[in-house]
Amino acid sequence: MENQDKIICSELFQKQRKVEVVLYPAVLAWKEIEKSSKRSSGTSESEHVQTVKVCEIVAVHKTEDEADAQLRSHPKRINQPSQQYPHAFTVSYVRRTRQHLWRCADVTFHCADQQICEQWVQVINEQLSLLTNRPKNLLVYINPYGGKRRGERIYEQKVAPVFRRAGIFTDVIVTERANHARDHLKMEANLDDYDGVVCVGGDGMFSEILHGLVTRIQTDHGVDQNQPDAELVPCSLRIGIIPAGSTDCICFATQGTNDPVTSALHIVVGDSQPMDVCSVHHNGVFLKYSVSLLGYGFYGDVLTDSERNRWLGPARYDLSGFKTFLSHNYYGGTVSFLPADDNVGHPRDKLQCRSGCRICQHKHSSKDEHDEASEEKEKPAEDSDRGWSVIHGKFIAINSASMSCACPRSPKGLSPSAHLADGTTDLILVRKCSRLDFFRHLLRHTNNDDQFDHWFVEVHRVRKFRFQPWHPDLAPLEDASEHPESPDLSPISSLQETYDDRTAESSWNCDGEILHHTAIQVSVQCQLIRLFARGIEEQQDAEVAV
Ligand SMILES: Nc1ncnc2c1ncn2[C@@H]1O[C@H](COP(=O)(O)OP(=O)(O)OP(=O)(O)O)[C@@H](O)[C@H]1O
Ligand SMILES: CCCCCCCCCCCCC/C=C/[C@@H](O)[C@H](CO)NC(C)=O
Ligand SMILES: [Ca+2]
Repeated sequence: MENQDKIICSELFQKQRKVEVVLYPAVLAWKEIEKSSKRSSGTSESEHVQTVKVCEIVAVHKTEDEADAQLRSHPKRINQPSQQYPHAFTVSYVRRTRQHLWRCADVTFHCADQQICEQWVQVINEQLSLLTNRPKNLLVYINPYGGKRRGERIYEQKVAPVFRRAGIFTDVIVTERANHARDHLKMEANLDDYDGVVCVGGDGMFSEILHGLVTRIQTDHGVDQNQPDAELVPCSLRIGIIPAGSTDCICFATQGTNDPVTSALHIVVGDSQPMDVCSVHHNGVFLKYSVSLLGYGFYGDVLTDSERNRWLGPARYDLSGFKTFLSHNYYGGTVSFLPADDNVGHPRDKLQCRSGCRICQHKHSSKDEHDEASEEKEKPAEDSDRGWSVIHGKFIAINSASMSCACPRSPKGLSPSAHLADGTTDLILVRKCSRLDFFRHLLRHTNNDDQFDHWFVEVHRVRKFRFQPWHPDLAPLEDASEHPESPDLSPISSLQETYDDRTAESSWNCDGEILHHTAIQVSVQCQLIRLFARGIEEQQDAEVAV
C-alpha cells in the first residue's frame, strides 16, 4: 500500500518495543522499529508486519486507566519506555485459532501524547462506523433447558462480554416455556427496534426463532403460509446462533464449529449468510419449516424415542440411536421429487459449500429461473407432475438435508456437499437392507468414506418432494426393489415380534421436532432467511500484504 492510503501513521510503543502503526482504509498494520548501531539514523525497520482487517476489529478503547495505574504503583519506573508513553489505546480484534475457532484478541499501543492517543481512538471508531452491516441492537432469547442446561451461563460468561466490548445493546429474554420465543416473535416483539435476533440454544430453539420470525413477516405482508406455492417474503432481520443445545447442527454447519465465542464474534462483525428454508405442508395445510434435516424412519424414530429421555441431555440421542439401530425398522411409502437444475451440482460431486460459495451465489442471481418454474402452478393438473420422479419402496430412512447437517457427531454431515443457499435439498433414500449394511452406512458418516456408495442408498438434489406412506390395505406384498443378494444377516427377532411392515409408520424429524403427519409435501424456499455467519471458511486467511 502506498503512502497516500494512510489514514493515520504514528510511532508508538507496544510491549516495550517501538512500533510504526499505520491505519489504512481496510487494514491496521504495525511493525517493529529496531534500534540499529550500524545506521547513523539509529533505527531500522524489521520486516515482520502484523495486520488486522478493519472489518475484523471488534472495538477500540482508550486504556488510560491501565497506564495511570502503572504509574501510581511504580512511580520510580518513570524512565522506562512504556512510562514515557503513559497514554494507551487497545484494539480488540478477531484472531483465528484452530478449526474455525475465533477468539477476541487485544493489542495495546502506548504513546507519549494524549492527543495522538485520542486521535487514534477517534479515527478507528470512524472507520468502524462505516461498517453498516454491524448490528447495534439485538433481541436475545435464551433457552435455559437446552443441551446441558448451560444456556444462561454460556451467554453471561462468554457472549455478553463480547457484545459489551463491541458496544452492542441487547434485550435479553430467558424463556419460561417451550414456544415462548416463537410466540413473542410472532405477536409481541417490536422488530423495528432490532438489527437481529439471537438464539441461545440448540436446533430446536433455532426452529422456534425461525418459525416466530418467518410467520411474523408473512403475517405482516399478508402472505398465506398454507398455500404451498405462496411466494414467501424473506426476513430482513438476521439470526445469530449461540450454540447451547445437544446437536447444534445448524451452527456447526454454517460456521464449522459450535463455539459460543466464535458465534458472538460472527455476530459482532455483522456477517451475513443466506439460507434456504423448506416449507412442509400436509394436504394444503402448513405444518413446519425446516433448514437442516427432515428425516423419516431412522431419524424420526431416534427423535421420538429420545424425547422420552430428555433428562439425559445430549446422551439421549446416543441411547435412542442405539435402540433404533437394533430395532432395524423399515417403512413402506412413495417418494416423488422434482429434481434440481444441473447448474447446482450433485450431492456426490464433492464440491462442498464454503464461505462465498459460487453455487449459492449463482442461484441467488438466477432467480428468474425460479420465476419461470413457479409458472407450473398455472398449468393443468396433469402437467403439474411433469418432471417429477416417483419411487416406491421400503425404506430404513428417508432424509432430506437442506444443508450438510455437519455436527460434532458427524463432522462432514448427512450430505457433505449440500449447499446452504442454492434453493435445493438433498434427498437421501436408504432402502431396506441388512443391519450390517446399515451399520456400514452409518459408520461412513464418521469417516471419509462415501456414505452414498452402497447399493441400497440413492441421493437426489431436489427442489420439491412429497412422501406418502403406504396405506396398509394397498401396500404391495413384496417390494420389487429389495436387493436379492443382501438378506438381513442378523435378525433380532425379539425386537421385531410386534413389527408389521404393512402397517408400520414412522414420524418425521423436522430439525429436531416431531411432525404430526406422515404424508407431506416439501418445497425449498431459496434464501428465505439470513444468519450472522459466513459459511465455513476454506482456510485461515493469509496475512494481508501491506
Ligand atoms: N423455557 C423452556 N422450557 C422448556 N422447554 C423450552 C424452553 N425454552 C425452549 N424450550 C424448548 O426446548 C426444546 C429443546 O431446546 P434446544 O433445541 O435448545 O436444545 P436440545 O434439544 O437439547 O438441542 P438440539 O436441538 O441441538 O438437539 C426446544 O424445542 C424448545 O422449544
Ligand atoms: C456407528 C456410529 C454411527 C454414528 C452415526 C452418526 C450419524 C450422525 C448424523 C447426525 C445428523 C444429525 C442431523 C441433525 C439433526 C438435528 O436436527 C436434530 C435436532 O438437533 N438432531 C437429531 C439427532 O435428530
Ligand atoms: Ca440447500
